[in-house]
Amino acid sequence: MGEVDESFIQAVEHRPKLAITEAEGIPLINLSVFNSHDLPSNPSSIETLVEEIRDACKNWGFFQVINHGVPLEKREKLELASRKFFAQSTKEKLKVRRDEVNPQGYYDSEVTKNVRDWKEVFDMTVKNPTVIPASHEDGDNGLKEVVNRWPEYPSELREAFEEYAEEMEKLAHKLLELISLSLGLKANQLSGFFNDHTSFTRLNHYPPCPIPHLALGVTRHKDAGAITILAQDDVGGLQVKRKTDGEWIRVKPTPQAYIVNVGDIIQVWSNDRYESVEHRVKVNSEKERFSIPFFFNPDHNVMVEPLEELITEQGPVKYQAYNWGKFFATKKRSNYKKLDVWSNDKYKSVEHKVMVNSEREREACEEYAEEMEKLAHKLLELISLSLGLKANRLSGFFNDHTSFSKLVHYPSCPIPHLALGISQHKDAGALTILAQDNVGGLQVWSNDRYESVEHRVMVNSEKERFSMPFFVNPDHNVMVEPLEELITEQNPAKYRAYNWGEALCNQKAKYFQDA
Ligand SMILES: O=C(O)CCC(=O)C(=O)O
Ligand SMILES: [Fe+2]
Repeated sequence: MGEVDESFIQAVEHRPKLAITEAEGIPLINLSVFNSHDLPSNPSSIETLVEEIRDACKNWGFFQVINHGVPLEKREKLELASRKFFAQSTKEKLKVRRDEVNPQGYYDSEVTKNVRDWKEVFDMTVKNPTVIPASHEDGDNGLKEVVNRWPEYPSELREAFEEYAEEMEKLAHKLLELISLSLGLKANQLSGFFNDHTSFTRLNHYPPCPIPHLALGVTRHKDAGAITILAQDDVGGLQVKRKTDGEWIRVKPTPQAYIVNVGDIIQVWSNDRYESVEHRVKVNSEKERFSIPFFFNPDHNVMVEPLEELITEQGPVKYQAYNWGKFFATKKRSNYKKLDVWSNDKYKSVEHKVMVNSEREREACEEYAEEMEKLAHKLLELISLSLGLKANRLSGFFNDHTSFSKLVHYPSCPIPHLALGISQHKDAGALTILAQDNVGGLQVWSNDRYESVEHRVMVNSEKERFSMPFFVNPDHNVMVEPLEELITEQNPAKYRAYNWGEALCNQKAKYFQDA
């Protein structure tokens, strides 16, 4: 993870600011009342607590809890085991790596929103085994059991995790009761969804990062489950998007506290009374950071939908029901495959070459190409003149030209904000005539007077698009180099000569490899 790979670089608008707003922060809630045994005798203090939970869920979607009842030793035992595990060599860690069949275990290449996270993780389900759908496909009702992988070292990891998970389960149920009450429901109204729950715990390790201004430990995201309970160390880095103004707010580490946030499932159950809030993790160049989120997720067969009691005339149903297990299986799978989905498939499906076979179509192509050739020669003459050269100075390069036309189809794309029809690039040839012409390899001949400019194609979620670029390319044996007339003392040759035919072959070869 030491070297900086381009896949880690965040888009400009998502890069973390170095100075971040230090606001009053997310609410800190004391759970001591709820943990005392004489609960029924103290109804008013419970009411105050429920009120605090309601305000925190509404206004922030995040809060911290203290006096939560989780013994510190149990947390420290797991934190220590986590440090020991991650301190091993990559080779050791990869022995317990996750794979497509079993998503539990180690991995260091998670991708959130198409950018790699600067972290490595180790996942363990609370129920061992955990039952989930065998496949993400709708018709398939098969189930499978997911089991945890345990590393050889540290040998105490398993026990530390199991003890910790038991505590997390208790705390999660308490929080679920408080959230139910805060929504005006019975305390145990939601508990039934968690009999065979699919919760898991993750050990996160964020190594020091040489480019903390360009990358993130975890890209902005929302948690998909019901509730997340996070233990963070004293380094800090978690940032929460403030609902009032969209500003990223740092969650200051509070010793021994847990950070709690409501996930997408609570948002749906509550029919938008509570929202799952975006958060992300900033990394830093000096210190490594460790955190342990516990993701409290319902049974695989739960249909997630707004709760009847929370549907009113003013607030009608906002979500369609979905099966949690299927959703979970899809998410796990797409997480595992994300790099493929966004890169290979994107190019494969987006740039179709259309085969032209019927006679009429062939004729249409030839007639069009003839017109393009005429136009290309006119444009070359104009460009020559504009460079102060004779009109026909470049024509000789195009006697046996290698120009070609392409029919491109961009199907409508469900993720136009993530994918591109064509990634940014420059055209290698001399000229490209699309709807408008643009200057390609002329940059070399003109010795940089004209520059070949980067461009890209956006796609759109509703409409497909077709285009027909005509690439004006010289003969295969032309040596491309700055024209003598354009080399001066102030402006010496900027490029070495290269053989166009070879360049074209390399480009094509690269193209076919990519596809
Ligand atoms: O490490 C953290 O502070 C948060 C991690 C997180 O948000 C996640 O894993 O979903
Ligand atoms: Fe998260």
